[in-house]
Amino acid sequence: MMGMGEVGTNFGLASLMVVWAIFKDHFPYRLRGHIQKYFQKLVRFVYPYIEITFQELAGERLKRSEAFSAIQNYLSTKASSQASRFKADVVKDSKSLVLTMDDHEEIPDEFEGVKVWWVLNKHVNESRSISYYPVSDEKRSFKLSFHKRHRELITGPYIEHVMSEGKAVSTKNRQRKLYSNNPSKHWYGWKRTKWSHVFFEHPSTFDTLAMETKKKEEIKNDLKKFRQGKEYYTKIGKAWKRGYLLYGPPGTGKSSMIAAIANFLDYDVYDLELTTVMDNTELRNLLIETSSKSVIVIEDIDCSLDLTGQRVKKKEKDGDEEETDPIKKKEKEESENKDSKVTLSGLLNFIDGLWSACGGERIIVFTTNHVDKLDPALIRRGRMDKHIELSYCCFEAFKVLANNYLDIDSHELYAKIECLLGETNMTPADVAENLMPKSDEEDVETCLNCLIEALEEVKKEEARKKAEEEEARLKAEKEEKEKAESAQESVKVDENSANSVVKENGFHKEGDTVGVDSN
Ligand SMILES: Nc1ncnc2c1ncn2[C@@H]1O[C@H](COP(=O)(O)OP(=O)(O)OP(=O)(O)O)[C@@H](O)[C@H]1O
Ligand SMILES: [Mg+2]
Repeated sequence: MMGMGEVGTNFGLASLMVVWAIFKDHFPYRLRGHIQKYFQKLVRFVYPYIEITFQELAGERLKRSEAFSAIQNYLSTKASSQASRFKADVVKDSKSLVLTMDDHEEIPDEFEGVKVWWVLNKHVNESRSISYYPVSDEKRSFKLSFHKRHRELITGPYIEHVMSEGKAVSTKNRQRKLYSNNPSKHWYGWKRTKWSHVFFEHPSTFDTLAMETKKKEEIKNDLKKFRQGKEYYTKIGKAWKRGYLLYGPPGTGKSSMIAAIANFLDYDVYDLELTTVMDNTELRNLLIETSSKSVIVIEDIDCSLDLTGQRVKKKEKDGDEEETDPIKKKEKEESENKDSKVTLSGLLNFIDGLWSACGGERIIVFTTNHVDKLDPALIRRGRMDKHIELSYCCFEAFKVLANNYLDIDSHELYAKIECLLGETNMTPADVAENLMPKSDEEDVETCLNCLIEALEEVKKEEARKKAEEEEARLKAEKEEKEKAESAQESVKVDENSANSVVKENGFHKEGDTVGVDSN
C-alpha cells in the first residue's frame, strides 16, 4: 500500500478533482479549455505519479492483448505473497493451482529499488452495442503507477522485465496444444479460426523411443542447441527455425518421434493437412497464425500432394481428350476443383520464404515413407536441415522396447532375439505389439517367446519371398535369353532369304555388271 505521504497526496488530488467537477460547468465554454490545461499542470504538480493503463482487449478485433496476459502472469507470482484477495485457476492437467489478483486489488512491486503499484480495474459497459463479433461487456485493465522521476527506468527496463517474466510463467503453466488446420470455408464468421486444437497429451518421449542410443543423443543435442540458439541464429542471419525430415517404412516411429520432439522441447504441435489447403495464399495465412515455440508437421508429404508429379499431371491433363459425357465431365471438374492448388514453390516459400521468419522458434517436420519420391529442392539442407532415417528394429532398439513393455534389462532369450533381428526386417511397431502382454497370465518369457515365434515366421516368409523373387528373376532372365536367341534366329533367316532374293533377281551389291549378261 502507498505510504502516509502518498495517502496525503492522493487526498489533496481528490479534493482538487471535486473542486474542478463543481465549478467546471460555471466557466464559459471557451475559457474551459484554458482552465483545464492549467488545472492538469496543477494536478501534475500535486500528484507526481504517472499512470499507465494496459487494456485487456486491444486492436481492431478486440483480441486479448499479449501485454495484458503477460502482466497477469507476472503478477500471479507476486500476488500469492502480497495480495489478500485472489482468483484461483487450475492449470496443466489439473495438477497445479495458479493464484491471480482479484479485481481492484493493489499489488506493489519493486524494481532496482524503485517502487511501483499495480491495480486490476474492471469496468462494466452499460450501453450494449450490437456487434457481429461477440464482445464482452466487461472491460478489464491493469493500471501501473510510479513516481515520474523513474519514468525512463519503468517504461523501459521494468516493462521489458515484466513481459519476459510473464511469458516465461505462461510457458511453464500452459497446457500444450495439438492444432489441426480447418478448411478455409470455416475461416470466416464469428466462429472464425484457422486452426482447431485439443490438448496435446502424447506420452512418447526420447526414453520410450526405440532407436540406437547414439542417434537419439545426437538428435537431442541438436534440439537443445536449437532451443538455446536465438542469439546464434541472429548472428548468422538465419531465421530461427529448423527443418527435420523423418523417413522410413510404416511403423518405424516417425509420428512417435514428432511427439517426443514436442515433449522434449515443450512446444505446441501444428499438424498441417496439406490436402485441405486450397492454394499458396491459404498456406501462408496458416503459417502466419502459428505461434512460436511450435513444431509444424506435414505427415506423409509424398501422399499429401503430388508435388513432384504436379507438372507432369498437368501436361497429361492438357493432352487428355475432351470428356463428352456431361455427368462424367462435371465429376471430373469437381474433383479438379477440390484438388489443392498448393505448389512446390508455395511449399518452399512456406518453409523458408520471408514469411516463414515471422515469430521464429519453429521446428518444421516432414515425414515420408518414400524419400526417393520427393523433389530434391524440397529436402535440400537449409530447408530440411536434418534427415533422420527410422528403420527396422535393431537389437538396441529392441532392448528399449523390452525395458518399456516388460521392465527387463536382460534375459537368456536375448541372444536368440538378437540373432533373429539381425536376419529379419521387423518394424518397432510389430516388435512392440508382440512384446505387449495380452493378459495378466502372460509373463516375460511368454512375451519374449511370442516375439521369437513372430520373428521366425517373418524369417520364413522373407526366405520364401526371396526364393520366389530369385525364381522369378531366373525365369525372366531365361525368357530374355530365349527372346534374344529367337530374335537372332529371325535376323539370320531374314538375311538368308534376302540373299536368295538378290540372287534370284540377278542383283549384286558389288557391281551392276557382275552376273549380267553383256550380250
Ligand atoms: N521407434 C519406436 N519406438 C517406440 N515405439 C515405436 C517405434 N516405432 C513404432 N512404435 C510403436 O508403433 C506405433 C506406430 O508407430 P508410429 O505411428 O510412430 O509409426 P510411423 O513411422 O509414424 O508409421 P506411418 O508411416 O504408418 O505413419 C506407435 O504407437 C508405437 O507404439
Ligand atoms: Mg506416422
